Amino acid sequence: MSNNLILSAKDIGITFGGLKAVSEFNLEIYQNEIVGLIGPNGAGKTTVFNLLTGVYEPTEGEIKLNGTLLNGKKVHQIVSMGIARTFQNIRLFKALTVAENVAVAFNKDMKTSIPSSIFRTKGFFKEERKIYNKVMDILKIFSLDEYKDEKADNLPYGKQRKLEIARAMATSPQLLLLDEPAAGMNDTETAELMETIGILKDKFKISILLIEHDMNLVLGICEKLNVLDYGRMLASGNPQEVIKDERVISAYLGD
Ligand SMILES: Nc1ncnc2c1ncn2[C@@H]1O[C@H](COP(=O)(O)OP(=O)(O)OP(=O)(O)O)[C@@H](O)[C@H]1O
Repeated sequence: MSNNLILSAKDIGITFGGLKAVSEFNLEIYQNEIVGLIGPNGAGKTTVFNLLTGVYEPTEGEIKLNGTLLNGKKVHQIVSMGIARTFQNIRLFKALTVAENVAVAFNKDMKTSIPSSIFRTKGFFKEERKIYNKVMDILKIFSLDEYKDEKADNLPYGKQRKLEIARAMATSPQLLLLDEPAAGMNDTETAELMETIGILKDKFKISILLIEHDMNLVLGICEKLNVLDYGRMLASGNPQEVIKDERVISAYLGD
């Protein structure tokens, strides 16, 4: 594992109308590591993702990506700087095809403002052909290439989740945030997802922070585990040790 520090969050916090949703939260993520973020419902996990991606600006503390301060940056700026995410609820463009959903992420590189048009015309321009090839390369990694012309909405649930990750990867992130990627998946889909996450780590050397309730997945792929409770970090470190921590056990039992 490399020792490159990618992300650091130092004593960050945010208050919503008197409620401290996250406070004194610290996190360091190094290159090419998979880190888990768990905690009871309402602990503040999604709020942490929203803080890291610029949806919310922290009221306290500092977030840095490769040493550059993220506080106050807009969501799209943070995406360009190298953080991509998926959401708890699937947010695909349901009426667009699988290929078009990934092409949207390349929008900034395209001369045409309507990405969907490029896959419906016979004559590709050079630029569009380049993007088409990039889209297909990503779809192949996720074994979604054979579904390229399917409407996203027609894909089985597990493949829709995979497509969301593929779309996030199209922005070439250094850090990928996955919000409950295995939610609603059956065992086969979860096993496939674990394999996909392993491929992302090995092939792209990116770092991944994931929120997940499926402990088999968490313990199967995470090298470090952080536990949030009432917006505060309750425990962090080696996953096997963290889940035996008395405070972690009682936080879950008390849920
Ligand atoms: N925009 C907001 N305005 C007000 N309160 C909010 C807002 N976003 C989150 N909260 C509150 O902050 C707390 C943390 O919520 P959050 O969604 O981050 O928890 P979570 O750990 O992701 O929960 P879950 O596992 O249920 O998704 C909750 O009490 C929630 O109601």
